[in-house]
Amino acid sequence: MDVSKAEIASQLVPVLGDQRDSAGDIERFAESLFEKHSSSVRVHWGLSQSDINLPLQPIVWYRLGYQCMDPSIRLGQTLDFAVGDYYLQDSGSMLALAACEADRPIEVEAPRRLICDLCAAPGGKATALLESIGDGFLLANEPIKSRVAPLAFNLARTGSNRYAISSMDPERLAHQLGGIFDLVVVDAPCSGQALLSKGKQTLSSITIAQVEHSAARARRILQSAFMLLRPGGQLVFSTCTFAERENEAQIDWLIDEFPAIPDPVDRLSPYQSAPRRRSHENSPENACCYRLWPHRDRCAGSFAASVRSDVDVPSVGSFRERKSKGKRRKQKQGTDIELPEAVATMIEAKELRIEEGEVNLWAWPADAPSWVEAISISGPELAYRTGRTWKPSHHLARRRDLQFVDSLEVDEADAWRYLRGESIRCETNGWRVVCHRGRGLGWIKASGGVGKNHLPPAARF
Ligand SMILES: C[S@@+](CC[C@H](N)C(=O)[O-])C[C@H]1O[C@@H](n2cnc3c(N)ncnc32)[C@H](O)[C@@H]1O
Repeated sequence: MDVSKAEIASQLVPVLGDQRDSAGDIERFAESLFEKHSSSVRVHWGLSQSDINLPLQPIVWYRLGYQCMDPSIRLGQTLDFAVGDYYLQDSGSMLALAACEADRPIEVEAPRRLICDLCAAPGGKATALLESIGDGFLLANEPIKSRVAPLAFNLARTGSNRYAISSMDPERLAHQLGGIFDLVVVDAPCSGQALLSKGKQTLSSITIAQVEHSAARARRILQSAFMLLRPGGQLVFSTCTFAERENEAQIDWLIDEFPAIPDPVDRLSPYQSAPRRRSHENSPENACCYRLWPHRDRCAGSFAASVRSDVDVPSVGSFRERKSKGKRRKQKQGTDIELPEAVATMIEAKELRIEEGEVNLWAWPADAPSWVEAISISGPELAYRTGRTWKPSHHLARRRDLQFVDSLEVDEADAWRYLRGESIRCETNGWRVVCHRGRGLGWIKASGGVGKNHLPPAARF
């Protein structure tokens, strides 16, 4: 039986709490929850609208975000997308990125930032944070193991190696790495009311029971997130839901229970949430919460907030350099593994920390944090093993900081052939990175004039 707009609206009123008035016409809001919005993209850090061959219109709250004005274009099926020049991302997700200032130019001599994305898969926010990290380092954590592969794939698309991937419960992570991060991002699992428009959520998301359940889980994550911060560090919290209990109320709780200070983001002031009636009379004004509404902002909607840990209070967590138990993997000098010549030459001039897993070889920059090998389950992959042979990793072909030796630059027609998984012509033998407009697409192994396609199935079109 269809639930009427009026019924949904009446269910939404208690869920919205003090945000009810900002929602305006509640029936219009209820209706907009099911409306589709134009697709949006986020361009690779350092590129702009003119670098992308699409009819784009800027998104006001995020410098690298654009809405595509032609709904007939399949945004995930273009060469610009294939080479990694843009990502598909809902413009609502860019509110949290704006709170992190991930679109700001990297300043020369800016302090190196250590960032943790605590709920990272599939990497929409982590990829943006990584592209803007400069000399810093990102830890992308995703506790659900089956979601790590798409996260790793997307992080590789950035072309950077300044990241590690862990898969830990936030509490355990906070016990190991407490008190060290400059920025922790919690894009929490939530009731997901903004996903109704994409058909990825059901009406159970607007029930009080679902909201309470999600809020309790997010509180546990937030507590650990706060422990991960250094004194003065920033915590950005976001959701894709409208329930006040899952949004503004969580921030009030942090401010009341922890040495957390509201950290207003000036550029987001047009999107500020309505002030809440606070339970504690002396509670500081909570002016650090922001919302996008589907019927106002032409996107699915989202919530983001920013707080800082009090610089004068010692951090709640404390970093302990622990000897990891048992399963530490071998650290390599890189010389005792027979790598394909193309890989060995590419990494020759770089100082790397190479580590060998069961069938993978990862290479972190020499200045990566000391704990990286102990806690990560994946990272910038250099090579992988089938039997006794090491093959070059797809991730390596995507790197933007390496010189591809003897790469094969192809035209548009051959780029498409390659992306479909076909062999292409190559006159020189051996492993070669296939490039289009100077961007690495993946590997071929050539012999006798034919380059055999080694593009992983997930990257094929
Ligand atoms: C909203 S999604 C994150 C989306 C991601 N930040 C992005 O921008 O692509 C929430 C993520 O939190 C993960 N998650 C679930 N339970 C968690 C927990 N207890 N602690 C941390 N993350 C959790 C989910 O598996 C999911 O990948």
